[in-house]
Amino acid sequence: MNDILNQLGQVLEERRRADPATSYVASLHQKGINKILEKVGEEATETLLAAKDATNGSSETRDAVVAETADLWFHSMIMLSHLNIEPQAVLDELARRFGISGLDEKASRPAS
Ligand SMILES: N=c1c2ncn([C@@H]3O[C@H](COP(=O)(O)OP(=O)(O)OP(=O)(O)O)[C@@H](O)[C@H]3O)c2ncn1[C@@H]1O[C@H](COP(=O)(O)O)[C@@H](O)[C@H]1O
Repeated sequence: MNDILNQLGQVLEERRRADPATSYVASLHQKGINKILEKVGEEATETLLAAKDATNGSSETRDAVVAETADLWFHSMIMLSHLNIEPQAVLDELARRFGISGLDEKASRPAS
């Protein structure tokens, strides 16, 4: 799984210097952070609406969740790239958390 994310990360870096007329990724960078965040928000909303529909368990609704989640991950990666954050940093953070129960982590936080 990391392979395709890393390969896509490399393509996204190359596309930052591409012609916005021929590259969707370059066109988003040209439009700026507000447009990129708008796309992330839009794809997040579409993902949750697809997931809500998928509770009937049909293959069509499952496919829609997969497609919308791919859109969300893709646009989140453009957001990271725009902010000069490598996708590997997110993978490293997930690796750091691996095996640590969310309930244990929450219980270990200082009282606020
Ligand atoms: N994975 C993707 C990918 N997923 C989705 N999209 C595009 O994301 C766009 C936005 O999706 P939407 O469904 O929201 O489309 P829309 O409603 O028309 O979008 P807006 O007009 O609202 O911006 C569409 O044009 C999709 O084709 C992608 N475009 C590119 N990639 C990857 O990025 C690489 C570089 O792409 P370019 O920069 O275009 O060369 C490609 O080779 C692919 O590997």
